[in-house]
Amino acid sequence: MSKMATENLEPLPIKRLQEALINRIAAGEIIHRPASALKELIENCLDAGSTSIRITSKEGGMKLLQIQDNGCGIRKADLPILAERFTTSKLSTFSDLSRIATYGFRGEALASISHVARLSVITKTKSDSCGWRAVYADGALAPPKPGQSPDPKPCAGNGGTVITIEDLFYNTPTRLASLRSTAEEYSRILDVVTKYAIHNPHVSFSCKKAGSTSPDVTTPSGSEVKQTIQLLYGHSIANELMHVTAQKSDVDLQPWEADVFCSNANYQAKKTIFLLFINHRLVECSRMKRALEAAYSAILPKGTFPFVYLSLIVDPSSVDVNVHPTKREVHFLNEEVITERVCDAIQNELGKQSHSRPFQYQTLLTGGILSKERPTPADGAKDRGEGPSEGHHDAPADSSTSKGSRAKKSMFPVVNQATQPSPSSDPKAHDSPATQSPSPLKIRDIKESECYLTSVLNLRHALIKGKHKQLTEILEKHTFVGIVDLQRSLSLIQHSTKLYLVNNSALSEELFYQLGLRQFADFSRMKLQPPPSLRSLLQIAVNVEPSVQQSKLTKDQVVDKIFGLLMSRREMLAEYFSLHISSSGSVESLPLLLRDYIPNLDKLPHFLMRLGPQVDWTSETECFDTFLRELAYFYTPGPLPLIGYQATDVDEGQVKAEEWQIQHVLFPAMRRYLRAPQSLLDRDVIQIANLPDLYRVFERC
Ligand SMILES: Nc1ncnc2c1ncn2[C@@H]1O[C@H](COP(=O)(O)OP(=O)(O)OP(=O)(O)O)[C@@H](O)[C@H]1O
Repeated sequence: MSKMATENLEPLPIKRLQEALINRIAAGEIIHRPASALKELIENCLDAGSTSIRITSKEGGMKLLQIQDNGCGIRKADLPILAERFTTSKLSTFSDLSRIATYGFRGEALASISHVARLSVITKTKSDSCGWRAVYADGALAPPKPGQSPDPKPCAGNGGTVITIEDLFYNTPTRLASLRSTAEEYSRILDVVTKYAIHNPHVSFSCKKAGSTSPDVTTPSGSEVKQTIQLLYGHSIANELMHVTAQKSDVDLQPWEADVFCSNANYQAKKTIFLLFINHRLVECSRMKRALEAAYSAILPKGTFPFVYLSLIVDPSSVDVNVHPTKREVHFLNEEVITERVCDAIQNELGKQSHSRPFQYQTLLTGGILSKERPTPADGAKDRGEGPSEGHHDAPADSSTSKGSRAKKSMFPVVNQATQPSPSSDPKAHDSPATQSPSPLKIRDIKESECYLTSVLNLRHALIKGKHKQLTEILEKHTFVGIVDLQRSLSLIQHSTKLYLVNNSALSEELFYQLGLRQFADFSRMKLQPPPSLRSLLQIAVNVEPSVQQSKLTKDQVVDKIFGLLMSRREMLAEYFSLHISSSGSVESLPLLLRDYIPNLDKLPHFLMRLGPQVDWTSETECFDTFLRELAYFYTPGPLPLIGYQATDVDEGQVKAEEWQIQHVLFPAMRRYLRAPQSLLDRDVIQIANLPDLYRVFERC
């Protein structure tokens, strides 16, 4: 209760508000700012069948906003009532509301504008021999100046309509004061134009500042959605666009269909760009936006967002367009179901398109490991793991290149899952040392996560302290010469005039460990679809693990023990490592260490099994350190299976895929992210030649 009211208990008289004031208040409900006036005007142009819409603005649209179209024009006879409230050519009965197909329907927009700005119209229909001009004030034709005839007056005019709004909110100073800078208002104007241009690619749009010769937005007529997105949002989005459609299924009662252009996993924006049109009306729907963001959260790094343009057509009778004066918010029947279906369709397409996610697990769980029909790099992840398997379970991988004390025998033949497709479908194209640099694949920035746990800070500090300066520089500035021996994991690199023989596995393992530490508690996730059962994976690994036979426990007891241990640490694993295990024991996602690299998922059971005995769960620092070491080991490209196979058994495409990713993904990532520790020297990086010495040898010959 206000002070005045408590002191003076006498009720104040109720007065009728002046009509002009009522109209201004009502107008303010519809016209918030120049951009909202423009939205109404663009919709009118589109309703009039225009194929060209030109917008001019001065001072962010506050001084002047002019919109010219080439539509059907307005009949001269209608001009006197054009700016009256509730005059429209689009709606005549209440039932029309339920099948409204045009943008406008209340006949309120022009009326509102005329109450808060100076409004003038020039229009010419096809049958008019000249144009007609009319000026409006407060919902009616402006009174003629003394000695002049009333509007409309004949004038020159092209076919179509020019609407001019000047001095917006000149008579409502508080509204005027609430507007932002002219620059911001203009950017809102551009935003509205951009969105309508994308939704109406057949219409040519242009928007410029008054006095400027070059428009800030311009699109041709007769274009297509994708081209328009490219034109207005740039190549970075257009190159990563997917086209997705979804429609009514048998169980839905009402018909609906969605047409979506949305970004794939390679595109990451700082905030979501969401263009939503429902029945061609630009609207906002925060529930839908949140659902889409959630659909993408599984594949985009934290803090990055997608681009989504969604055009939804629903039965007009199921939309309530009249819930909000600006018509920005619409409610429609079955909103949740439709949202879910659209999100599913997008996720499906992301799964198909993404080189990395989601994974199909059939092969793993049915025990098939090595398939001759394994995809080549160019096939991408589409067919990953789904080919007929030959199941050589009993062949352990060669461990001759293993490093450290860990038993590095994989119980599964290690076959690289096809990973990043090469720009050419023929990986040979990149084999020659002549093509080795620069790498065709751009390694993305991987930011160090913000983490204040002392344990993690200590581990990070240890990396910096243990860095061998010279070796790190060699790797940072190396030129990749070639793979010497894939089975033994050996490659040749050059730095300055020296040649080095390096152990791919050892370097990769260190790289992955460091990438793990770098992204601690902020990993992107690899979603597993369908999520495999943790227990089944452990069973697969334990069944073939020789050391289990020597243990006093039965295989089932070992599985139970590791299963219990991991389940009891579920929350920690999810929070710090993005290793999500559901309460029912399904492995839903794994941490993604390097976006363009997919670990060999045949090694997943082994990785999970090792987490039991190999991770030190008792102390925080040790736990994180050993977990990250195991994760790195899982990620390290393993040697191809030799024992039990003839060389001809090895899938050639697979070999090429592995070679390709070593050269084009792992070594470039080492250049950027590896702080080489002293321990790699001598054993894993060996200088084999100094070119000047070689030249001297040749000179002597
Ligand atoms: N650019 C245009 N070309 C042709 N006719 C137009 C144009 N702009 C407005 N009109 C005519 O003026 C009428 C009134 O327009 P107004 O914007 O006030 O209301 P509306 O579009 O019918 O409904 P709403 O208030 O919901 O937008 C329209 O119904 C249309 O017949």
